[in-house]
Amino acid sequence: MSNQVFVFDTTLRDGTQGEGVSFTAEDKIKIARKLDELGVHYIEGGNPGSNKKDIEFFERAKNLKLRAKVTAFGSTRRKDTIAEHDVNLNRIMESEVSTAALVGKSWDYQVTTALQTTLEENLAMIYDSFRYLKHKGMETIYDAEHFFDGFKRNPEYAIAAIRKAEEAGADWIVLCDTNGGSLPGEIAEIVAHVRTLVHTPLGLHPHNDCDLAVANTMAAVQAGVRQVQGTINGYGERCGNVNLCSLVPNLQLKLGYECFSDEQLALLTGSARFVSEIANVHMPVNQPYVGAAAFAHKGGIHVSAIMKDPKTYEHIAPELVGNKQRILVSELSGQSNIIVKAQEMKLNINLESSETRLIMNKIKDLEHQGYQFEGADASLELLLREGSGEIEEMFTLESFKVLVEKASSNGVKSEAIVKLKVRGQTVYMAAEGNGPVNALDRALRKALHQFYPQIEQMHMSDYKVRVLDEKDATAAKVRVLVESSGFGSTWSTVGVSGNVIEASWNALVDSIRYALIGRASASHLNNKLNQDRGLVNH
Ligand SMILES: CC(=O)SCCNC(=O)CCNC(=O)[C@H](O)C(C)(C)COP(=O)(O)OP(=O)(O)OC[C@H]1O[C@@H](n2cnc3c(N)ncnc32)[C@H](O)[C@@H]1OP(=O)(O)O
Ligand SMILES: CC(=O)C(=O)O
Repeated sequence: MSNQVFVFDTTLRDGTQGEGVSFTAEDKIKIARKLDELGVHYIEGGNPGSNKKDIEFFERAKNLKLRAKVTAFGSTRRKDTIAEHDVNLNRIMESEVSTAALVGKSWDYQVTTALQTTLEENLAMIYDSFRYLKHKGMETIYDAEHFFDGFKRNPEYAIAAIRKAEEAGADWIVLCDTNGGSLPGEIAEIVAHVRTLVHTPLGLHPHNDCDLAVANTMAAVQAGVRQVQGTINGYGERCGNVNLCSLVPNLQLKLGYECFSDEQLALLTGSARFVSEIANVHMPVNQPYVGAAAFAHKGGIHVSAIMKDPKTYEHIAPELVGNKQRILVSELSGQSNIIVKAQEMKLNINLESSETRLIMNKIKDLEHQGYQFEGADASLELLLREGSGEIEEMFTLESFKVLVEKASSNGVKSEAIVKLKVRGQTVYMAAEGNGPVNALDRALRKALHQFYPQIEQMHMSDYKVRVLDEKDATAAKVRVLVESSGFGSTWSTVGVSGNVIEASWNALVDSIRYALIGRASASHLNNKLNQDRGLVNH
């Protein structure tokens, strides 16, 4: 039996059945192009019998010239009708795709309960629908809905249903674990049994309700299925479909099956992030293979070992799936984390140097106070540069004052006054803002502008506050994370204090120092780091 496994992507159909996932026709076109580059064999674009958006997608897909087979989804004909008059089947043909995937019932209980028809009529619905589309010259795929549940209750009927599709000429029979409740052992056993009963090539369409969709699909492939139906990032109805971003590397790199070329597999991480951006669904950082933390090392013992050989803590080379190794610096760091980070920043720090230990201890102290440097690369870089003696003071704070006034007839007014020492001069500046932090930010920039006019090229692009010890309510410490943009880059800084204005000030000052000191060399690097973390758009 060949090692080739055909990848059927249903991100644009079953993926959109996931809560919070919706694509415009234009989104679908962009994703289809990306999936085609990635090397999937089938792109199920939607259901032309369902809505106008999907009809538009198939209309536009005619001009895309994709290598992948664009596939339209639908169901077997409605009960007590004839296939030739079935609106949904005719819409599939009008979409002029090469391939149709038709879902049909294979569990007797679903026939009598959901369809409310007889077992014989359902078999006729399957036969008529496939015969009709085959006569029109289409490649056809039978998605045998609820196959495993049906087989467990009434194996004769489940087999009769797939045999009807085979008899009518279906090119693939795809066994569906529609409710996602099956286990790998059952899947393997049932697939092996079905292989002895039908000649048509088999596929699997699993759902992830037991978090077993990847394991189930691997078991099915080992038992002989050669088409896997899944989605990018596992989007899909309820708990989702099988995640192709985990499944394909497992099949290819762990079991030796062929899905994509090596070059295509290296596009996997970029494709997963692209689809997540378009779906506007945050990707978990710990998503296997393609997540930002899939190859991120935090523990000092791990980092020390991977500096000697990455295989000590990486199950594959991240580049195989287009991901990359990252080193995180935190209170769990040893000197190795600092050294690797410093190397990334092209700083001259080495293991023997007392500076390294000083920097490490300072980071541990600050994290103990509530700082967190994983999400604030610019603050971390400033610490390292300071620790290696690279940074000269650009300005110092003498004092700041913030006034917030609420008059009964007006809205809230905020004003900030800062007093700085810059190049030996004392500068006072006041500014208003739509909130106290905004007023402080404006006063600080106005004060610095005459010395550093380039400051006008940057702005605060995001601001987040996290209360660190909720038990203490308004007396708790807060951590402020500021994201700034400018000079073609985006960078993040952190400040901590028992006072939210002071925490914001600390983060703002770091943001400005970072831009003024390091923007030429470091901002580009930081932008890359942030991109890897998915903090900025790709
Ligand atoms: C396992 C899966 O994921 S299957 C795909 C699920 N995806 C979707 O449902 C998304 C797209 N669906 C839709 O846009 C709509 O449901 C449509 C256009 C398909 C149908 O809309 P409506 O005609 O209003 O029917 P409605 O959605 O209320 O009910 C589904 C009908 O399809 C019938 N049906 C369900 N499965 C099948 C099947 N395999 N073959 C034939 N008919 C079926 C049901 O019996 C029901 O018919 P009824 O109205 O006579 O009771
Ligand atoms: C076909 C399909 O989407 C299912 O059975 O889950």
